[in-house]
Amino acid sequence: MTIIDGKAFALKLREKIAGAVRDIKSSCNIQPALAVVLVGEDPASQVYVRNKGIATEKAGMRSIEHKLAADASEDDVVSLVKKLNADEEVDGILVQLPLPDHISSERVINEIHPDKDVDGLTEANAGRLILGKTGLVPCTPQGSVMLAKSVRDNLSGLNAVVVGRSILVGKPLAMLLLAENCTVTMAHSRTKNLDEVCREADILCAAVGRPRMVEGRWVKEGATVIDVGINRIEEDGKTRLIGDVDFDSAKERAGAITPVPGGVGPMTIACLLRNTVIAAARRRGLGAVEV
Ligand SMILES: NC(=O)C1=CN([C@@H]2O[C@H](COP(=O)(O)OP(=O)(O)OC[C@H]3O[C@@H](n4cnc5c(N)ncnc54)[C@H](OP(=O)(O)O)[C@@H]3O)[C@@H](O)[C@H]2O)C=CC1
Ligand SMILES: Nc1nc(=O)c2c([nH]1)NC[C@@H]1CN(c3ccc(C(=O)N[C@@H](CCC(=O)O)C(=O)O)cc3)C=[N+]21
Repeated sequence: MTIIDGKAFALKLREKIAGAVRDIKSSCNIQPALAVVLVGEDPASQVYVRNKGIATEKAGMRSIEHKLAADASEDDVVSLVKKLNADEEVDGILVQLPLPDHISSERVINEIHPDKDVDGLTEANAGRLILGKTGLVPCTPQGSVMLAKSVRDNLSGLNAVVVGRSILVGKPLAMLLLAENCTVTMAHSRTKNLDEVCREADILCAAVGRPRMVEGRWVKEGATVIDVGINRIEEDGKTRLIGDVDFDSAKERAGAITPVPGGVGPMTIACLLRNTVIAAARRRGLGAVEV
């Protein structure tokens, strides 16, 4: 049984990205820039945004943070996005989710120029993903597939089950696995006999938001388990971060499994940096970057 080291994989990817950034700087004198927009003071979001900023700078890119008050209006956020769209220096725009309830995240996200949409969440990029056209691919699904491929050199013909069908994770992940020629099943809250469905999976992905929901007996012997869930729980008087998979029982049957923390999470940030360099190179006409 292999515990997939997402943290180590992400660090290697970040080194490659830093190399691509150095190449762009030395050949074109351009420093790719990522703008992150945070609305309100949600403590978890603040930590994520700070970590993204640090990772961006470590990769040699410029990090631009825009913090708006929790009572900022939808129009305030939209005008900021429009300003960032028009700013020649900005290559990537990320609006941290969730937004406060009075703001429509759908409207705000769709104001982002698709060529700067490093989260891959605009209608344009979602459409390109489905059509198999070049676009920007959502980070968490991209990182999940990279980790699955790190332990199985060919996903072709394998049964993949994705539990969860959100726009951010489940749906794009299913599309990426389909593009790898997996036979994909999308499961969700109305799926009947979820345990039986999961037991058919060679690649089992959980993106639900329910701590330890996927039990060991749901896992096919030898399966690759990708746990996307990030759940903060109180246990034994401590705050812990755990996944959607019951790691201890699942690892007894899995062939390979991602831990939480240290699995998919670090890959999300690495893929965000990857999308930023790719967006910079495309938008500025620098040719393809290999990362
Ligand atoms: N590692 C990372 O970088 C990231 C991790 N996450 C984590 O991934 C998890 C999922 O996030 P996200 O996709 O945004 O969550 P959402 O809440 O948007 O979606 C959850 C999905 O799970 C399904 N679901 C809920 N309950 C059940 C159930 N009992 N049985 C089967 N399916 C169920 C829902 O089904 P239905 O559609 O029918 O309601 C829905 O499709 C969370 O833990 C989140 O924190 C998220 C983003 C990045
Ligand atoms: N527009 C937008 N895009 C996102 O991609 C996005 C978002 N909004 N809102 C919130 C979710 C969540 N998310 C995570 C990123 C990194 C870790 C991560 O690095 N996790 C570490 C642990 C970090 C810790 O200790 O808290 C790990 O799993 O090892 C987790 C979760 C991105 N999201």
